[in-house]
Amino acid sequence: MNTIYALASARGKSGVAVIRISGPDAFPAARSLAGSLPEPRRAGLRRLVEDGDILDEAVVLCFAADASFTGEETVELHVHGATATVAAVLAALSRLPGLRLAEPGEFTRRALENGRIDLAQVEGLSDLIEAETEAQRRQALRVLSGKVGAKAEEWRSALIRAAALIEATIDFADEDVPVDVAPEVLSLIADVRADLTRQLAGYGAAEMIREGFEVAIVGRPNAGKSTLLNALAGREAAITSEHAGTTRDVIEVRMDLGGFAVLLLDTAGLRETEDVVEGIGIERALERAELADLRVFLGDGEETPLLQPREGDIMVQGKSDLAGVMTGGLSVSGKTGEGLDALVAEIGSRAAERASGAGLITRERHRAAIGRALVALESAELEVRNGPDRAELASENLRGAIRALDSLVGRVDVEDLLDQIFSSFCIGK
Ligand SMILES: Nc1nc2c(ncn2[C@@H]2O[C@H](COP(=O)(O)OP(=O)(O)OP(=O)(O)O)[C@@H](O)[C@H]2O)c(=O)[nH]1
Ligand SMILES: [K+]
Ligand SMILES: [Mg+2]
Repeated sequence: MNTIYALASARGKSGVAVIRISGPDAFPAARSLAGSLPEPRRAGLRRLVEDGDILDEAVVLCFAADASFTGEETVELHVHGATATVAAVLAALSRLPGLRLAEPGEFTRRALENGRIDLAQVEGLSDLIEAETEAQRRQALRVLSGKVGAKAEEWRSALIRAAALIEATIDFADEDVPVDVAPEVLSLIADVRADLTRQLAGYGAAEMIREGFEVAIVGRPNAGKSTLLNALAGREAAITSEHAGTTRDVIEVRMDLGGFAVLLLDTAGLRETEDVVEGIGIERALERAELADLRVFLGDGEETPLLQPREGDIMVQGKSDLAGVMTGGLSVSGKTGEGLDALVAEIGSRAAERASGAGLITRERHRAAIGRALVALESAELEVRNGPDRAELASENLRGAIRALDSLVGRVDVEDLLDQIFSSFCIGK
């Protein structure tokens, strides 16, 4: 096993940069630069020297194999965050025997292989590193904390008990089985099924937190949609003009609104039109507005044609700075910024409402595994009801469900998944 090293903190200038070394030669390698090593988990100030040449003065931190992230002996060198310092220390490490630069995600991969974390936690960690909003951070932390693994373990032991009960009836098929196991088996399966179904129901919300909440601004031409988008984005993302029918393409702006990742869409003004190009723009607007998680109807005193608001959509009156504009409910002015905070709060609370159902299942991979488990459990239930003759099939289906759930945390069939998951990691993680 090679010893790997990499810059663990972000590239570029910084106050302190952390270089991580992990593997069987981590301690000897660090000792050869630092002279001596502090006790594990104790920070020690050391001069890093290569061939009499001082590289830096660094804080050295060692972790024993049983108490490190990777499950291997690990050393962190906290060096000055100059690009030249980092480059010099990395170069010195590259010249030491048995050491090589880590591949993307390799520290985490070793943590997984050494059983320090499970596959769902790897994904949680990847999401945490990518998290840009408060909701994404919380969700990633929930997954990283190992809750998926704990749940999977719960399901696993219930299904193993069910399978064991059934297998007992197979073993004693020729004898009189003293008790009918079916009621207990069915109740175990029903509980797991209910739990899995609940998790599936929360998938949409969890995915929304991860991928972002799509919000379409819609309304009649010249309602001020593009001006509003620009005001929310804080930049001139869309062209605005007094000419009705300015916006044709759907303009997308990604932003953090109220702690949620939001993809805000500016769309063509809705009206009946003879203009072919404007008509295409309106079709696109309607299509995206239908698919969006939420629509903000920007009003100008008249009803918006061609599109009906759905329950939960936001109705807001525009150009509230103009005299004579009715400002009874929610109203906003993209021009002066009046009412923007209230609108943002409203969008945030709609997003929070939908996010509240989020469960532990955050990825398509999880959804698919739970889907497979549910199908297998349904068949198992059917076979159990069909009587003791079908015990073999019932047991096979139960084992299928267990395998599907095991793949959530990476107990089986993981090799092909690993490369895909780790390819999104950066070096040093
Ligand atoms: N007074 C005032 N004028 C506004 C406001 N918002 C937009 N306008 C003006 O209204 C006109 C239309 O604004 P846009 O933002 O282009 O409107 P739009 O809804 O995107 O229009 P289309 O893309 O053509 O559908 C422009 O002349 C803007 O300056 C506002 O809040 N107050
Ligand atoms: K316009
Ligand atoms: Mg526009």
